[in-house]
Amino acid sequence: MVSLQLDNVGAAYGRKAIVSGVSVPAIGAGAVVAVIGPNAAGKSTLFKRIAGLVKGPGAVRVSGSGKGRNAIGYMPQDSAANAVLSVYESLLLARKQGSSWSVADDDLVYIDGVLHALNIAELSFLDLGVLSGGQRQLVSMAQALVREPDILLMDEPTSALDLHRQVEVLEFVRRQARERGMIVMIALHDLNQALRFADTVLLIDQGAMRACGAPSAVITATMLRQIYRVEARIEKCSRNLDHVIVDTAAA
Ligand SMILES: Nc1ncnc2c1ncn2[C@@H]1O[C@H](COP(=O)(O)OP(=O)(O)OP(=O)(O)O)[C@@H](O)[C@H]1O
Repeated sequence: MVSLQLDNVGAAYGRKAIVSGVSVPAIGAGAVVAVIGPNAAGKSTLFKRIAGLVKGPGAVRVSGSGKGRNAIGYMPQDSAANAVLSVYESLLLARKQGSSWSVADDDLVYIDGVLHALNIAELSFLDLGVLSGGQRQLVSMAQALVREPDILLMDEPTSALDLHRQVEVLEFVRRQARERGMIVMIALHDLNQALRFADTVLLIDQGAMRACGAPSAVITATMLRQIYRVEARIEKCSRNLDHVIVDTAAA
């Protein structure tokens, strides 16, 4: 079973340190961790550091994965459209990247499964360049999922999706985490999604970790005032789930 631990992790672009001192005790297989924080807090940079795309101090420790360099999958915030490929071709390419180029029936079945689970099978033979923003985001998610990573980093994966799609994909991703023992780290601005879907919330502000724990312990009115600068309440919805209600910007 895979596990992920962050020991005093930092990240820098060139000599400019952006993130420092992020330590998270071992995250176990099947867990969903929401990474929250204001704009420019360093969430994307932390993801890039964990994915090995930027350098920095500290250690990202992955254990229990037999996939080597393919253990970690990364879905970036913005994915550039490449008009030369169809959606299906891009998924095939994503699935075979880093392995042998021969395509087996299993590969095709797996890709079909992801296309149907994300409800985008009808896009299969469209060029990437003609997709809407939301469709592009779903395809980018599919590209990450078909690689079957043990750890999946998703950077604001629902920011371009309508309400139905948001719930549908977050439920699917959490199901995948539970069934496949995958660890999912997901950067979110919608704190209600973090409350609803995450097991753990990691709060980043100004490049530093401010809290890491159960969603309702991290997302509090005090935190929202101090870090997000809003006056807000956490109330129970009719399903008895915690819900953030923002009243006004804090003075
Ligand atoms: N390639 C880069 N070179 C230098 N600085 C960068 C680079 N990319 C991002 N930064 C800076 O790093 C800081 C953190 O950016 P990052 O994208 O990690 O924040 P974020 O928390 O993901 O923000 P958002 O919620 O707005 O997407 C910002 O000040 C940004 O300007």
